[in-house]
Amino acid sequence: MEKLSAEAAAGLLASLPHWTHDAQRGAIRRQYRFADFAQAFAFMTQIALTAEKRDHHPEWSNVYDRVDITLTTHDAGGLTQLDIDLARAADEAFARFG
Ligand SMILES: C[C@H](O)[C@H](O)[C@H]1CNC2=NC(N)=NC(=O)C2=N1
Repeated sequence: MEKLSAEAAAGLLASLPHWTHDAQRGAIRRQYRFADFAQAFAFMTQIALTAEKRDHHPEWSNVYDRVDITLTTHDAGGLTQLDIDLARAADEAFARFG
């Protein structure tokens, strides 16, 4: 998978307003907050399954009701469409937690 150009990344990230772009590293980040640990961990379980299916995995951490996710494509050394697609899937999963 090809690294996204700076222009392509900026265009795609406009549709992911909650994500911040670390252009230096070629990564995007978002923090999600949940009602409690059970909800946060349920979300992580869903993302883990979709990540495994896609063979594209997040860098992430969890503290109680928070989940911090960084997405980058290690094989490409930067941001690719795989990261954008996983970010979108994570946002859609999060929306279902209300
Ligand atoms: C061999 C395997 O397909 C690769 O190592 C996959 C696994 N998951 C991955 N996840 C991420 N985020 N970046 C990768 O480059 C990557 N590569």
